[in-house]
Amino acid sequence: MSPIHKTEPTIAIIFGGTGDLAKRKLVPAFYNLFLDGWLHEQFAIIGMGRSDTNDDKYRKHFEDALGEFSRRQPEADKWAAFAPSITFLQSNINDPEAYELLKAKIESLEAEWGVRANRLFYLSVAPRFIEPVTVGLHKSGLAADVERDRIVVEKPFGHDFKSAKQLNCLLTATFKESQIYRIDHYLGKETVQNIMAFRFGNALWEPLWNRNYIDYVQITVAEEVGVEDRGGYYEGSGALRDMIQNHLLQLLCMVAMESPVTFEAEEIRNRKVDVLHAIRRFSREDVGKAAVRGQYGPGWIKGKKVPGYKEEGGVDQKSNTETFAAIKFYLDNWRWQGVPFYLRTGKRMQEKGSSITIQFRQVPHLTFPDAMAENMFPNRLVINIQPQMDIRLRFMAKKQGMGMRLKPAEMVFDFNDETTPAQTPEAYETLLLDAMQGDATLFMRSDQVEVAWDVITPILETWESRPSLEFPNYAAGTWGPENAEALIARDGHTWTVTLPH
Ligand SMILES: NC(=O)C1=CN([C@@H]2O[C@H](COP(=O)(O)OP(=O)(O)OC[C@H]3O[C@@H](n4cnc5c(N)ncnc54)[C@H](OP(=O)(O)O)[C@@H]3O)[C@@H](O)[C@H]2O)C=CC1
Ligand SMILES: O=C1O[C@H](COP(=O)(O)O)[C@@H](O)[C@H](O)[C@H]1O
Repeated sequence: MSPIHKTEPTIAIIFGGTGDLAKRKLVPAFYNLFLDGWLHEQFAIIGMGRSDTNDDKYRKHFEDALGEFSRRQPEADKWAAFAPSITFLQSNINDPEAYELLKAKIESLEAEWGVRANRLFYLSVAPRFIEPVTVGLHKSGLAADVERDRIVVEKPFGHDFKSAKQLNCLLTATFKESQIYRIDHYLGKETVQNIMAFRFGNALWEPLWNRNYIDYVQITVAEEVGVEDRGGYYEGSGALRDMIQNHLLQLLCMVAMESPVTFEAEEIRNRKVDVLHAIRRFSREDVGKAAVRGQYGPGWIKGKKVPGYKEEGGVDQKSNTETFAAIKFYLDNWRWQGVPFYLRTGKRMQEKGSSITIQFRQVPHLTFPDAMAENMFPNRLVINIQPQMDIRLRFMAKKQGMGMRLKPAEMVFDFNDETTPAQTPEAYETLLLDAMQGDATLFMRSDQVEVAWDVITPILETWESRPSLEFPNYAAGTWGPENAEALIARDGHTWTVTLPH
């Protein structure tokens, strides 16, 4: 990872520029990068789509969206300075002429600037459009400069191992791997990047960070929201594909990876792919024992009645799609042999909260038997990713007063002590800046994506071949199906719930 600096002259082309992601994440991210002074004076966004709009209406669409989705509101003078960089090109991705029009527009901007700009092609479109865009860019020669031209590919990256491999073949036949930025927005979150700082910037943890001291690891990504208006997409996906294959396995890699020698993209990605290779593959029998799925029924969240998954728009009444998954993984390597990694994610859970719990082993000898009986495993590190953004280390301390009595205590590092949420860059800001600067450290390499698919394939296949007869099996507003409690309770543990402070 190179030191961050202001970007070079750049043209960002957003295929799907009229879509939800452009409005909610991409343009707000560019705007905040502009406010923070990261963008070169020669910067432009070209939004693409079939919609009937013009530059003025298109800019207004984003000005309104910023009010709702940006961490900072559009101030009149700042917006007036930024808005002219945005233009719209009405076009159909499947039409070869679109790429000629785009070429003319890009070259005219570059002629005006007097430079060959860096070109960032952002594929914010459904996966079926990756092929026509790739062909269009190839034939028009628009992304031919391997040093300056980059392609950002949104998730989902494939539907399974085979389709991910085909997608990689398609992309790498036209672009160099170094030009391809496969996004996993969890890697851009401040608290996720901090895991590497915490682990590899301190000498303190390394001696403890292994099977000798760690009893188990838990990773939870709980969402309060349901599938919202994405039922059509989610029906073909489910929690395993939507969250475990990418975000949760990436978090697992951050916790379990070996120390990188340098902070270079290839080095970090090599260490992470080592972890994915080490994950023990499931047999069909293992799936029944170590993986639990769920689907939410109607329920209550924070005093509000919410519908069940089958009542959501675009969802099949007989849907077998899981909205919750909990899985126990083992890693077969020296560091982690025998340490379970419990992963769970679900929609319509009781609270929104993503966290990683590192549970340390019990003390080897009970010097204070009374205190220990209540707190058998007191040493625990909780890394809260969102909405809480902190790290909490739990340990035993003396209860004040006479006698030698113990109580659990906590040391806390809270991101929000230093910055407010409005000052914290959003994941998409970090990732867009990195992509513009040619830094792929926080993006997925082709082999990473494929191995991650390989890890979940036996679970996917088993679940698809055996429709669940129990769905829905958890009420919205709970922590998921009872079987998920049993999965971890069988090992004598419980899921950690960290409620917002
Ligand atoms: N929205 C989100 O929060 C997230 C989205 N993603 C991924 O990002 C991608 C985009 O998602 P999202 O923005 O939600 O999707 P939307 O459905 O909101 O937008 C789709 C975009 O594709 C464009 N489009 C569709 N067909 C054509 C065509 N033939 N020619 C040109 N443009 C076309 C549409 O433009 P028009 O109608 O004007 O032609 C529109 O801009 C998807 O891969 C999604 O999985 C990933 C994570 C989160
Ligand atoms: O990629 C996805 O992530 C979101 C959750 O992201 P977060 O940053 O809000 O935690 C999830 O809702 C969505 O289904 C999935 O596609």
